[in-house]
Amino acid sequence: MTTPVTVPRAGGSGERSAIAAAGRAVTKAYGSGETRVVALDAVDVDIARGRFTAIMGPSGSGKSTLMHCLAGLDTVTGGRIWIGDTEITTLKDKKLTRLRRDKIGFIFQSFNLLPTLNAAENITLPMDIAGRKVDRDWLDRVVETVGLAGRLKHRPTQLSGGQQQRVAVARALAARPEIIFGDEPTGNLDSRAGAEVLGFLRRSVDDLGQTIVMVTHDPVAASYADRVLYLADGRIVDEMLAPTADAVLERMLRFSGGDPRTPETFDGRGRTS
Ligand SMILES: Nc1ncnc2c1ncn2[C@@H]1O[C@H](COP(=O)(O)OP(=O)(O)OP(=O)(O)O)[C@@H](O)[C@H]1O
Repeated sequence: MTTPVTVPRAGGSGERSAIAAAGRAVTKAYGSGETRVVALDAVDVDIARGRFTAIMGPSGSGKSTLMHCLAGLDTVTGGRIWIGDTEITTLKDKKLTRLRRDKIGFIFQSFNLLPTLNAAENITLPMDIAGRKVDRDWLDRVVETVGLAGRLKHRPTQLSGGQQQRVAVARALAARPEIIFGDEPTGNLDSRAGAEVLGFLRRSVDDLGQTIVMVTHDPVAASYADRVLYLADGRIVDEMLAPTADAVLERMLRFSGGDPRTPETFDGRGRTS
């Protein structure tokens, strides 16, 4: 086993490494010959444990590809990736599947809940499938953190979009994963419900010590993070610590040469379409 990086501790993580996930020279190419697309071009990245990291960048810059590779959902063309101390780029399928199940939580844009199960059953489903014992005290804390205490018996159709996404957040948190990846987790929510879910993600980092990586187009969503990584053409070209929505928006405009229509289109609230 190799520990990829030695960086100053982010704090609060006891004896554990300060890095929850890392990539070195991560390269991902699709196709070959004239149709070859380099989605990730030798990316080096460290994701701090117990922190909230947002990944931003123009459409096609490689955000989803980076997230999928870091989460072991996609293979790399070159380079190495670690989740905690485990290098995943050398893992065989079965071990990778187990690692994803045990160490990684996912929150997608579409909430991916099972309609026939109630909220509580949806939350514990991954652990039930894995045959893992549910830690009731932890579950209570998670449910309280995401504000679902009165809704556990409800089925997804009896919940609002924001509440459904809170169930998905609780499901991701319940198994105490090493890291949670979110692919535009508030992309399908109106701004109020989105703010609520982002507030709960923030609380799970602050109160529960969770590590979160989130791909987003939305400067307001990014402002909930501790750090924003900016991708362009498959490379990390910039980062921002303690981002504010205005600073993120300004940064996006600067990238697009001051023209808010390129590379993405903004609506009146600074969101991108
Ligand atoms: N399965 C694939 N086959 C071929 N090319 C792909 C594939 N998936 C992604 N790409 C290409 O890789 C590049 C990066 O795509 P990716 O989806 O990671 O970008 P993104 O920043 O997440 O974009 P968006 O914001 O539009 O979701 C793009 O040029 C895309 O066309």
